[in-house]
Amino acid sequence: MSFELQASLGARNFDMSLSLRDGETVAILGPNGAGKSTLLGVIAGLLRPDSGAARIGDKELFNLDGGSHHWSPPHQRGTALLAQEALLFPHLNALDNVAFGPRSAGASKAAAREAAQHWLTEVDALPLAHRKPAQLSGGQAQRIAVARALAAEPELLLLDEPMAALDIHAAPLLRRVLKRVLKDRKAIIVTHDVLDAYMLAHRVIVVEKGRIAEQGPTRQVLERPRSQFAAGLAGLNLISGTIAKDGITTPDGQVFAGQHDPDWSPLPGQAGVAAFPPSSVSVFLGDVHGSPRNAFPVTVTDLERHGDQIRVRASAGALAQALSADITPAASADLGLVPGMDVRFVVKSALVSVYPA
Ligand SMILES: Nc1ncnc2c1ncn2[C@@H]1O[C@H](COP(=O)(O)OP(=O)(O)OP(=O)(O)O)[C@@H](O)[C@H]1O
Repeated sequence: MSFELQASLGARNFDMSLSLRDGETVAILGPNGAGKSTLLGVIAGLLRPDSGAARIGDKELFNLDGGSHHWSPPHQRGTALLAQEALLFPHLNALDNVAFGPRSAGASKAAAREAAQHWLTEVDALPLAHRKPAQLSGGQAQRIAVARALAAEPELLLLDEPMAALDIHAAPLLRRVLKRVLKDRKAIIVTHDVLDAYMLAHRVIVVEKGRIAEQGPTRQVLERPRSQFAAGLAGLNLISGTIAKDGITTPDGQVFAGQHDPDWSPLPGQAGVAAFPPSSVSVFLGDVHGSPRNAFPVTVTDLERHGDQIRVRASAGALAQALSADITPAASADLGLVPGMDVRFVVKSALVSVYPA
């Protein structure tokens, strides 16, 4: 059964449509305030959109279009929402927390306990069955919360940054558990971490300002980004423009040279992007001699240690965006780089990938 949604919520400038196939996990990525939690809230039934409709297979979650409005309450949607914090019932032990859903759905005490034991085993937490939430670490509590969500047998699992509140040692274990339990399950996971997207999601949806900015198979979005946000996650610089013979033409009319995808026959004038890593950018003072291509003036905004390199961030006024270069500390010192300085960025065209926007 597939999931389909279209919803608008004017007060939050939110308007999105999306669908999930059976067994598909989708990662939602986007900057703060982009609408990621709003999306989950609308699906879970915690937020009522102004208009739209959502269904899982034949089951309508809501339908606010047309004459007769339908609105299912959260507990009748077949969805389960897992938040950043585990939010377990503090007075119940882990087993009873997990058994709560099946019990509320009418299972006998014995059947609910059996289901709870099964799901605790699935999340590697059976030995914790008799602990109260106060006796659990953050990572353990979150695994119990996953078991509790799954014990309700949801058709669609919603995860709102489940790893965000965990320390770096607990996150890998929960990620492994999620990889196992999300297999063949419909799930939407909101995350800030590309590792979650790579490990858990078939598809990535990038949201910005309440809208879908780009979407596609995880590797495609993260290795061939089309939005500034996805490019930032991928650690790439991105320049938008229209396709030219040997690269793209930027909005200010400059030709930016790069390598076209060999399996792509672009139409002249088609929208395209040029992506290149900070390591392909050199920094010069004054005019650049030799090949004038891919050299443009920028103003340094920020210098930051990045591994054994210095990441030079700069704003390219003509391109109206931020770009980064990675250079050695010695080169940075020789150039005397400081924020506010006007320099030139020169990009090796052999390391620039050009593809459709
Ligand atoms: N309780 C609220 N009342 C009114 N507006 C809200 C409320 N919560 C969020 N918003 C607004 O709705 C928009 C979307 O916010 P949302 O929390 O969905 O973003 P997000 O992508 O989940 O952000 P984050 O990554 O910071 O959690 C933002 O403009 C935000 O200011």
